[in-house]
Amino acid sequence: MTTSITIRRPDDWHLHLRDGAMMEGVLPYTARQFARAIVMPNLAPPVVQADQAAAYRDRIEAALPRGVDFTPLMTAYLTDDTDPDDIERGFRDGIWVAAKLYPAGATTNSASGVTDVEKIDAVLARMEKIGMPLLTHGEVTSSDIDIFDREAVFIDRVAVPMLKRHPGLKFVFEHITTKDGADFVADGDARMAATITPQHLMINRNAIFAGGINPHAYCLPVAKREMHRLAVRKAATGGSGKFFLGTDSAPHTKSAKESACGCAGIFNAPHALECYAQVFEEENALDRFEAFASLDGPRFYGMAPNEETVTLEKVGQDVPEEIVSGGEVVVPFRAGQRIDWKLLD
Ligand SMILES: NC(=O)N[C@@H](CC(=O)O)C(=O)O
Ligand SMILES: [Zn+2]
Ligand SMILES: [Zn+2]
Repeated sequence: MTTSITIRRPDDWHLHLRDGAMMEGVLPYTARQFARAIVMPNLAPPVVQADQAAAYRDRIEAALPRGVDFTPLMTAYLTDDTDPDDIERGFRDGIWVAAKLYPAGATTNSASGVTDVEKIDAVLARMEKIGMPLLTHGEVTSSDIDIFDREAVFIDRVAVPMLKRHPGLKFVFEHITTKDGADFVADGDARMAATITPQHLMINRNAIFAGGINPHAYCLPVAKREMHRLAVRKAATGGSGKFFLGTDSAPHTKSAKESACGCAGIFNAPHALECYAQVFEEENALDRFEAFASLDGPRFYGMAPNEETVTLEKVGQDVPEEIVSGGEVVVPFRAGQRIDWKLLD
């Protein structure tokens, strides 16, 4: 039995750090595990200009605990009015590494997102030309489409035609939750990849309703049926190289979650790497853990993997019921439950 595993230090390719006191509170959890993270731009107001992204990056760097080595990788929030020249300039200046497509209304702080991808065709053409990846929240939003089908319908209605129009566009299908998403990326060409969260590997949609309504199991895309969870686990642990770690850690205060209209988002940062390790062990795939966590993401983004290493030991630990973060109470993923692995300091 494996009791300890050492891998190159991982990166988180999909993360919400928020801003202000919340950011200062949650950042140390990520920075202790990951060397780099793709920081999502869905602040209120969103990060649409390069100077906003640079200022946000500076606030993150200023909030880092002393001596912690962590690099935030910034992203641009696309809107119907995004100017291709602004996107290219921010990319060439090294301020942002990718741009994020939120279909308008699809998720938290997506109200200024894109209403129709054809409206950003010129931006996508430019990104294709300069080799800048498009990161996508892949769900349609129309009210006649069942919430559990929104990812699958996005593939047919949006992703397929868009990728046909832009055959060289690097594309990350963020936080996939379905067999449809996994198959689409696995069967696609090499410019396609996907991130996978701990929660979509560990819970199915029953978790949202187990014994009552569980707001802390609610995120978007919403967890799906068991057969989808199993397909996503296969994708993550199968060694294809196209699926890599992206936690989608998305903190909301306990009161914003436990409300008549609770926010979407799961705060998994405190034990993300340990949760992934548990899944890989359960799938007898610990030999592929390092590729998923530390190698395949950098390769897709054209970056070198990290040189340092981290070690996890198989000693159980209990996840706290809540975490006080920047003066706010936040409930972590797996709160009150036991997890199998522990990341050593
Ligand atoms: N995943 C979520 O449920 N929420 C994210 C947004 C997102 O990634 O869609 C958030 O910012 O809260
Ligand atoms: Zn999303
Ligand atoms: Zn997200």
